Amino acid sequence: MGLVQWLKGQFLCHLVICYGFFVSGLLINLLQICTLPLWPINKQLARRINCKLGYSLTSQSVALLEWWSGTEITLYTDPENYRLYGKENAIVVLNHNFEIDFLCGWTFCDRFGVLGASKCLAKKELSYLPVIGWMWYFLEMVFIKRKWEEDKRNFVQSLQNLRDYPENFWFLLHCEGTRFTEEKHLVSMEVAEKKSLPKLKHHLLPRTKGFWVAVQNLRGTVAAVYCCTLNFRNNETPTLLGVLNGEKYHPDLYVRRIPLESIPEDEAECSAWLHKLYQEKDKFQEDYNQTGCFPGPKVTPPCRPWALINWLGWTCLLLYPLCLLLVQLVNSGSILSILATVAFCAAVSVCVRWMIGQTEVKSRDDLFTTSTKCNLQLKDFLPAPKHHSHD
Ligand SMILES: CC/C=C\C/C=C\C/C=C\C/C=C\C/C=C\C/C=C\CCC(=O)SCCNC(=O)CCNC(=O)[C@H](O)C(C)(C)COP(=O)(O)OP(=O)(O)OC[C@H]1O[C@@H](n2cnc3c(N)ncnc32)[C@H](O)[C@@H]1OP(=O)(O)O
Ligand SMILES: CCCCCCCCCCCCCCCC(=O)OC[C@@H](O)COP(=O)(O)O
Repeated sequence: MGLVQWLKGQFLCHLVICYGFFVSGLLINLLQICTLPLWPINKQLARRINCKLGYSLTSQSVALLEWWSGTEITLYTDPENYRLYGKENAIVVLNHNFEIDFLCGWTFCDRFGVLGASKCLAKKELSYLPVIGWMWYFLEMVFIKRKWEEDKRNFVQSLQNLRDYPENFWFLLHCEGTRFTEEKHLVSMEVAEKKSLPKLKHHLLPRTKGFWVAVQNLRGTVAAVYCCTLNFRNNETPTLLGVLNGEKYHPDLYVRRIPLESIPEDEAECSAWLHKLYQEKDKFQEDYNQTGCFPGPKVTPPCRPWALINWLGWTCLLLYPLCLLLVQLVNSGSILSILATVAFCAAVSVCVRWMIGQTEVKSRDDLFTTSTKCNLQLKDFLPAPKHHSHD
């Protein structure tokens, strides 16, 4: 292992990265709050400023993937469509199997200049994440509780708000609604059987309501659906902690552009259309597993320097006062101040570690507390873990 690779694995480096991300994030949140008085006066300007601020935070994680871990992304797509990416609004439909799928998504967004304005349909819990979740409020991210009756009003309103968004955006939708695990797959295929739908091997059965509502409400605003299938070479199982440790991954993304006009308006037809799309996606995953590549020509969209420049800028800006403080602390010899600084660093580290934990695939145990609308109980299939034995 080289010296640089060794350094990337060191806790001190992680602490510096986490400190930079967290403190710059809080400052960015503060600046976002300062834009509040601008919203009623000039909403479009407020939105544009928030896109830039959002970019300044989100791109730090992109820089981490591209420059720190050295991960190389590859795109498989039709060259005719390639030139449209980043120049139009799109709904992105992506499989949800990997802990860093969102990070790869952001990296593609950055390559096509839509990172600041990128949006997604996210579970409500993510809005409480410090820094990132708070930033998303100002970026008009759409949050849902995953209970349709409670969600529908806010969901439709949030989508309608995007109709006059001043920047090109990609709206990410994980139609599977949760990350793929073997256990969830089992439950999901039981639902497929009940609905007489073909079984999927690599995906959960898509939830169709959110997709239909998004398509209907964004007609005239969004030009196309990008059907995206992500996989990693050599059966890599990437994690955010791996990225932080400087591990290099090889994501491959297959993108098909589907004009929005070609998607049925009727809910039942649209549902059937989405199920068919997932059957096709499943076939692409299967072929990828056999051949190691997706169909079509491949291209590496050029890497832009802004994420790195922004990251280095924040790091220098925030490391300078930190170093000054440390020197003053050591000189002062005050045990209390030294302990307070150590406690602050530990708190930052724990907080970011907790945030990283939110990206991790749920363990088998957690599933026992996840409600599904399926009559089938996972407990019926698997021996219950010991601490659930009273259930
Ligand atoms: C060129 C490069 C291009 C692209 C680059 C790629 C990407 C970049 C793009 C953007 C990046 C931007 C940001 C990313 C950053 C971070 C965020 C990342 C991730 C967030 C992840 C999440 O939070 S995912 C969770 C939230 N999302 C969803 O849940 C969406 C899917 N769900 C739905 O759409 C649902 O329909 C709903 C939530 C809207 C409503 O759900 P509800 O359950 O209330 O109602 P439904 O009608 O859907 O459900 C009832 C029907 O479901 C059937 N059922 C029951 N059990 C199951 C089961 N286990 N599986 C499937 N179906 C089931 C049930 O039978 C009912 O069926 P009926 O037929 O009777 O209606
Ligand atoms: C430069 C330092 C970088 C440090 C980075 C910290 C980044 C934290 C980013 C948090 C982004 C969160 C996106 C997580 C996606 C996610 O959480 O998906 C899970 C859901 O689908 C399914 O949830 P569930 O059904 O409840 O299991």
